[in-house]
Amino acid sequence: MNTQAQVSGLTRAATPMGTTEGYMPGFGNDFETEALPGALPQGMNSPQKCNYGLYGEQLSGTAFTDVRPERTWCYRIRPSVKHSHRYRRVELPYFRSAPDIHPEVTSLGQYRWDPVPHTDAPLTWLTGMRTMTTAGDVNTQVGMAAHVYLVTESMQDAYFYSADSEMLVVPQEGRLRFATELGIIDLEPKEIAILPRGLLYRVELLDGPARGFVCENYGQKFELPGRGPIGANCMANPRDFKTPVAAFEDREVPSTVTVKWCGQFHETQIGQSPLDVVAWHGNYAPCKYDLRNYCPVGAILFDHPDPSIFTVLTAPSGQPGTANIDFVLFRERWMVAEDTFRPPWYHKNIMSELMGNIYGQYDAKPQGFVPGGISLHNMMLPHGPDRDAFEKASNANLGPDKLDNTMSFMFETRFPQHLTRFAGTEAPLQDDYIDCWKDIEKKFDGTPGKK
Ligand SMILES: O=C(O)Cc1cc(O)ccc1O
Ligand SMILES: [Fe+2]
Repeated sequence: MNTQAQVSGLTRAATPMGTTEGYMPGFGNDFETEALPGALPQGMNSPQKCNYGLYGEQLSGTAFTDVRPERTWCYRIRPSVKHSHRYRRVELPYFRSAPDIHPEVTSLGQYRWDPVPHTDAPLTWLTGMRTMTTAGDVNTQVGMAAHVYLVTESMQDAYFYSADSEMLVVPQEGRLRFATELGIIDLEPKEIAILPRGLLYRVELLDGPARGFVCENYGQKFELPGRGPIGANCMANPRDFKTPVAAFEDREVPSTVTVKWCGQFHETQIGQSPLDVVAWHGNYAPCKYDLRNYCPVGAILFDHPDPSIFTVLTAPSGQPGTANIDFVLFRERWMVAEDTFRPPWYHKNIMSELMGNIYGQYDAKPQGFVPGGISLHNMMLPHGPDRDAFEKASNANLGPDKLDNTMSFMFETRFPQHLTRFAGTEAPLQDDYIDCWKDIEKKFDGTPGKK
């Protein structure tokens, strides 16, 4: 039997038998967890008095009237409304929200960046957030932002939550700990985390410097995609998502809470750690997922399917079949299709595709799209394999071939993505990116036959 443990100063609940230490399996399950025995009321949510003198507090992630409500009941040492200062506006100039459109920056184009470099500057999760693109409008809760984070130090007695968004975190380098109100998530490359809107946390650096990508989802939450004809198995399986068990600390120290709200940042002071939720139950909670568990399904005879077969998570928009965001994973897999041009085809897409490389080489761009790097192929702008990838793939002797040591992803949104000023003028933009297509040859000479 796993027992209660101390992690980063927090007392963590014992983990249910047979599950990964510190986490409970399942996607969107109704979980219950307590770090002290009997802290969770049974059979009701609001007893006249809670055990241990805890306060009950509900965190609602959906409207009260939603047909499938997502909410969590927290039993905490103090209600989170207790704070001693009015909210005060603070500036985080690199952490942007949509709409963020600048006349001196042109978003129309095919773009690629080298990894945003680490510097000597001490950076936390908040000060190290570098927004690359924004789409939609944070005020109407549609669209998204894509960020790169650079973290060199832990948040000290400092906490954050985003009222604007759910955050999908995709590490590329280093290890982070998200000490959240609902428990602790440790995260490293090849894993992702989902931090729901309104959930408060501090981010600690476990192994640094850390760099990664964030998709900030202003809209409806990420869910597992409808599987259609693929059926019940493969892709991302619900049991592989891990939600932390309850963990709390009872620490009375002056602390800062920063809130992202309608694209603005506001701070308030409190006299204690807000990570004081001793027990909770509900279906609105953070989770993590190991991308190595993603089971890709693909072409097993001929042709190249749409990349939607690699969807890990999808955040719906109001229009069925058209996502606010799809999170798509291009990982190790066998390529077996016969008489087929196997890499992505040349194409234009109504959706806007921001890609990041976690490690290895991406088949359509063996050079130039490096780990930590980003590319953007915006709404209806043509793109596809570079010249060398085309030549190689169209002349290869085809047999079963393993695409090994490769992991890239795509944040794909129905909205155009606008470059921030940072992305357009400060980040390491590759000015010569479009040259990767310039030597594509004309092969047509009017005579039939494969060329
Ligand atoms: O552009 C890209 O590299 C992403 C992508 C991959 C693929 O296999 C099919 C379509 C697509 O947009
Ligand atoms: Fe594409």
